[in-house]
Amino acid sequence: MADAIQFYEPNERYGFFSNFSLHSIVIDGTTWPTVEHYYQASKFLAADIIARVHHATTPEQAFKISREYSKQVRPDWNSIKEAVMMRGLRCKFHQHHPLAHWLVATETQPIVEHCYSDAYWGDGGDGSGQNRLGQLLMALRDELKNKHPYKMIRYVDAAQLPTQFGVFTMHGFVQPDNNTEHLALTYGELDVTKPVLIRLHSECLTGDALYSLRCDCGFQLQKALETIVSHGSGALLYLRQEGRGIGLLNKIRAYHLQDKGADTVEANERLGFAADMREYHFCEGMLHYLEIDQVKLMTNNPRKVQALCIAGINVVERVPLQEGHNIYNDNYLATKSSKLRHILSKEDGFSLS
Ligand SMILES: Nc1nc2c(ncn2[C@@H]2O[C@H](COP(=O)(O)OP(=O)(O)OP(=O)(O)O)[C@@H](O)[C@H]2O)c(=O)[nH]1
Ligand SMILES: [Zn+2]
Repeated sequence: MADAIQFYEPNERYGFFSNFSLHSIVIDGTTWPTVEHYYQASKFLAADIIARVHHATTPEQAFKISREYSKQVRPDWNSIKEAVMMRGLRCKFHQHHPLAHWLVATETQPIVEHCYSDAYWGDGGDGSGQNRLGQLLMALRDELKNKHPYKMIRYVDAAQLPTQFGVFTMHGFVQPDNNTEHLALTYGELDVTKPVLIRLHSECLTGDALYSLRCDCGFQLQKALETIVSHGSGALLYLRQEGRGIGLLNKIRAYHLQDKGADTVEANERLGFAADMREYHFCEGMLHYLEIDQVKLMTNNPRKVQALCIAGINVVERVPLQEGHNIYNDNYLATKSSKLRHILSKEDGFSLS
């Protein structure tokens, strides 16, 4: 199989598929150190054997202990083992969000446990085996990819992004329905047991990359990245929503109308657009991948707070992000404050006329 994904050792690139990968699972209130512990213990009815396997220090140990009691395997094991395995896999991928996104990201590639010593769960080393573990993983992938949130946004890949502020990890996503690409930049170890400092930053080529003074975006982007680094950890979701969702060329048309006296809302409306065309629903899937469900959100825009609340994210605090006010964007900011309900204070000395 040309593009098949072969896995076996937990520490290899696709090692997270292995039942020996160190991902604990909770089933009926019991925590199992790995799927292997759960699977091997499920072979037995005797509580003392189950306990010995359960408390094995490693998945390899759990496997070995189970072998010692091969004569005491429950009589119906062959008829239930696939259901047991699938239950363990479902828990593993549902309880560890990145794993589920990584599984869906393999799209239609065949998944094969490349194992010389196992011709049932593995491929037998030469492809003659049944690869039942690979089959169950592919069946689970088919289940997940048609479910929320994988339907609305797909994780694709990640890479390091060294910046002048610090080294971030860049996670790439795509919306399957319109192929729009988005990024999440993460910094440090995200402690998701506490509110994570994040920013939802809408793409603004002129502000973010061309040093425009017409808006505050570039200043906000820099301040947000600096703040995340000085905080020690956080995430910036970089959303491809140029022009508040109308695109770069329409933003230039809107700017042209503003050069003639329209404000940023009137310009959009004269072009036939709403004042703000952005949607944020797919952020839920990006935060699901990052396992973030409570945040401190750097924004002046109440719509972003509302959008995350609708997505079920607990916005514990709004962190103001008022940067780069100057003579060229004073009217723009004043309009955002008066017409788009942005929360802007006059503390930075400008009139916000
Ligand atoms: N259509 C249009 N879009 C603009 C204009 N100025 C900035 N933008 C876009 O607005 C988006 C940035 O949104 P802002 O309103 O600056 O701020 P916000 O992101 O809504 O709120 P904050 O989180 O507080 O920054 C980017 O997509 C910019 O390209 C404009 O005059 N017209
Ligand atoms: Zn901008």
